[in-house]
Amino acid sequence: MTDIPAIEVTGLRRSYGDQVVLDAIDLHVPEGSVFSLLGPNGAGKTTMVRILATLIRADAGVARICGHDVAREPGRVRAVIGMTGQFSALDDYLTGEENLLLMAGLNHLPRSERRRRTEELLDRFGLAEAARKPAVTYSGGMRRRLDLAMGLMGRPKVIFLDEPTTGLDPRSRRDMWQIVRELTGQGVTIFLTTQYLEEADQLADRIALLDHGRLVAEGTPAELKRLVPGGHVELRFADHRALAEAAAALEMESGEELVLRVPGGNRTRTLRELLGRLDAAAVEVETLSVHTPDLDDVFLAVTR
Ligand SMILES: Nc1ncnc2c1ncn2[C@@H]1O[C@H](COP(=O)(O)OP(=O)(O)OP(=O)(O)O)[C@@H](O)[C@H]1O
Repeated sequence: MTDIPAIEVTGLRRSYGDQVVLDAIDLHVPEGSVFSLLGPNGAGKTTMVRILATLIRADAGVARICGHDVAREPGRVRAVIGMTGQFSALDDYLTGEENLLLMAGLNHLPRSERRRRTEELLDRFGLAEAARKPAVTYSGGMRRRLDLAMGLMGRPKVIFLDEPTTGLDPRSRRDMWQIVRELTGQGVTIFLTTQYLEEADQLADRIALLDHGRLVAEGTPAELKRLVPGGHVELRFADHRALAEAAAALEMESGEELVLRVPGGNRTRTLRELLGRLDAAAVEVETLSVHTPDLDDVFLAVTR
């Protein structure tokens, strides 16, 4: 362990044309931790990873990976990072083993070590049996595991896990989470982008919420949940007329869904007051459910 942070970002900005995609981002990720960047589609997560991985440049600001400046020392940065997800190098028509051997070559591993390391990774990721089958025949979970194994070939210090469990069944998702936990146990730093709040909650030491290119909240999962002490009440309506009336009575904006999520409300007093306002406006609510706070609530509270 060193005192140098795995990832250090200050005042990072990036625009595409007139559109500001990342705006004055500061991040600090200690070595050996899991940091999750969470945000809806289009929030800027991929752009952030691209900059950190030296694939594109920022317009302003500084980003360092293990002390190396991504703009000035891209080669050194690439030597300490591993990429997965949409940045994956996985080739569908090669077998799992061939994909790993290719990666070993790209990472300039000595010839004698390539096969040994490939076998070690196949074993560790439960892919030994399928090693000689083309990746195109793999299940979603197996592909993600192969992808991650490839990302680890060069023994990176920092690995970018880009939406690692999107589309996986619950079992494969849990397997992936277990692998991530094992990696951090070995001192690898993980930068995880996800749209799943539960995933960030399960894995991350710290979470940053990105919305429209700005960090709207940052902290441990527990700290973030403390931002919304009351959870939320979910109200479901039979039709858009009832939804509109309720939204007016509660001074909220309604969307396409026949649902309103009202922050707070797991105390009887606020719940009574909420129902009182709906009653006074003679609005019919179809169903009502009370939710204890989770990261969804944080999102609701900070992205409105
Ligand atoms: N090459 C590009 N040219 C123009 N605009 C771009 C480009 N890449 C991204 N954008 C825009 O930047 C914004 C942020 O995109 P980005 O892909 O970083 O978001 P994201 O949070 O990763 O979303 P997703 O979860 O959908 O991948 C979007 O509005 C997108 O349209």
